[in-house]
Amino acid sequence: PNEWGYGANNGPDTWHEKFPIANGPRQSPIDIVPSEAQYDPELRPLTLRYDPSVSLDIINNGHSVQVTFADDEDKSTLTRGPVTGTYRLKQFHFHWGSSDDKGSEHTVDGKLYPAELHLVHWNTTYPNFGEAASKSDGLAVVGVFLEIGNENPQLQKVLDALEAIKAKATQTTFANFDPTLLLPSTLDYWTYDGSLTTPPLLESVTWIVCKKSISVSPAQMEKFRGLLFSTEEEPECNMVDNYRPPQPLKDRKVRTSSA
Ligand SMILES: COc1ccc2c(ccc[n+]2C(=O)c2ccc(S(N)(=O)=O)cc2)c1
Ligand SMILES: [Zn+2]
Repeated sequence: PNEWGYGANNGPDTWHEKFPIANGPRQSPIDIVPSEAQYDPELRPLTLRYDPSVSLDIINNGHSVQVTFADDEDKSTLTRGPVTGTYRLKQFHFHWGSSDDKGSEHTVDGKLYPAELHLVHWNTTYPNFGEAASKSDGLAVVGVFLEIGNENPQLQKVLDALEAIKAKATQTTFANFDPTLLLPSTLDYWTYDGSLTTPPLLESVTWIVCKKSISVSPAQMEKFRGLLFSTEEEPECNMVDNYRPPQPLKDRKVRTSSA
């Protein structure tokens, strides 16, 4: 069937056909305009506590490269920040471009970054991820921009695993990985109510986009681009430009944690 993707015939402009929420009131990503973000003194510091012992495996799911975590205990959590309660880390993944001038989903004053990291958490008020994904306060995703600079040694651990998962629907074990080391030095953030940026585009995400970026070298960007959208049986199709462009802000405000 016509599985969604990022190509000319199945890309973001076609998603509304099967997922009409694509034109909904709180879609993601958005263009963040820092001068219009409202400082909210009630926003608390973002508290991310990750335990490397719950990292499980790394997967090429045909849309991105994803590292999944065991989420049956409160071992890797997001608390405070704009959320109430405890959210558990389920997975992280990336979006990137075919060249260094594009690739991020969120933009800042229209600026695109070469890649964007998403750390996906679900609200433990609900029994599991799938249930939480359909609730307005069910998910919290931390977005981190990658900017061209020095080689990033923690990121290199992820990139070294990519040779084993070049094709869609391949995976390999990925133990003892600490995503804390992928985070920027300070966790000042913008936050707004949004959605998943891929189908099913559910409007259940509290977005927390870090103001500071992390570095990635040009050679490291090339490693992401060596992945394939295609399975081992199909003609090779490089996994690049797997990002949705910014969506209308509509009736939303972006708040900031720091003045
Ligand atoms: C309830 O059915 C679902 C729910 C979620 C699904 C999904 C299929 C793909 C990705 N997801 C995701 O979990 C997902 C999709 C997008 C993102 S994103 N890019 O961080 O907004 C995070 C997570 C199906
Ligand atoms: Zn994402």
